[in-house]
Amino acid sequence: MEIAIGCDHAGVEVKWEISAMLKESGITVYDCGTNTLAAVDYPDIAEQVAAEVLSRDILGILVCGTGIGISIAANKIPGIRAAVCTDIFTAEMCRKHNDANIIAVGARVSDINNIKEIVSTFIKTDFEGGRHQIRVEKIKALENKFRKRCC
Ligand SMILES: O=C[C@H](O)[C@H](O)[C@H](O)COP(=O)(O)O
Repeated sequence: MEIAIGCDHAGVEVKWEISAMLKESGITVYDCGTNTLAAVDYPDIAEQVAAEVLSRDILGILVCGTGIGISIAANKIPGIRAAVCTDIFTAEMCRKHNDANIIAVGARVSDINNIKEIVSTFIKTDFEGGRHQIRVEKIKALENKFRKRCC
């Protein structure tokens, strides 16, 4: 399995912990930064992780203070379905029902053990398809509809 991961300065220590957990499980991790505590702008990191997710057709993990800004930025990119998760149930459902390809977590919201469980649930859960596929196709149709309108 391969995973792309990235964070802003608020999420860097949490990202290191997640990365270590993934690597211990034998997962290949593409680290899109940041790797210092110096302030960076989360849209720049969201773009890099989204590019890896789309080009490699893999899942991604984003960490910022709340998970909110970085997920908003990622969701501007066609093909990305980023879900902010603060609990295990939503981490499971965003894969099963929404085919989310990025999970965003908040380093200033959840403790590290909770975040590890949330991320583990996300990466081990598959999309169910069926009636949910129809809805995901409608999300993709919205992307296409508004892309044409604004460009
Ligand atoms: O949604 C945004 C994220 O939580 C950022 O990590 C946060 O806004 C960064 O804040 P600051 O620049 O005060 O560390």
